[in-house]
Amino acid sequence: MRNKFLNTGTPGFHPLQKIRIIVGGLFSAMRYDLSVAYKVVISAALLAVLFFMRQWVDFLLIFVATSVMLTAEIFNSCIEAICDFIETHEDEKIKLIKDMAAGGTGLCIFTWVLVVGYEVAGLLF
Ligand SMILES: Nc1ncnc2c1ncn2[C@@H]1O[C@H](COP(=O)(O)OP(=O)(O)OP(=O)(O)O)[C@@H](O)[C@H]1O
Repeated sequence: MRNKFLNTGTPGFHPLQKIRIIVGGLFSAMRYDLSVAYKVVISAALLAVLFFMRQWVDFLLIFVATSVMLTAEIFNSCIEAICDFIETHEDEKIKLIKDMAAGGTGLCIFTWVLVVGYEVAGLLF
């Protein structure tokens, strides 16, 4: 596949290859970070229950909250990996970058916890 920034690889439109890369990236993120994997498992179980109960708005709410949380977790892991690749020693700028990325991710996780908590409480009580 073509890398437009490095101007390497073979040009052309490869949708199946893109999908394979996306799915592979999602699985890598779950393998790399177990805290991502268990959140995905909780969301998947909740999505299955809501799907069978035909609770479409709640289903979409969980889907959106999980997508946002997962995206933030993946970008956070990517930022951490790039930082560790660039600088292996202690560095104030790396600390600031990683802390900001963690702050954004924390906000998304907090939102996911709120939404999941609300939905689980709604199912139980
Ligand atoms: N090279 C560095 N220089 C200075 N501080 C760093 C450096 N690497 C990490 N830190 C500090 O340690 C914290 C944790 O960074 P680390 O990369 O270990 O993430 P982590 O704890 O593994 O996060 P996660 O659980 O999301 O994977 C950062 O938020 C930052 O404050």
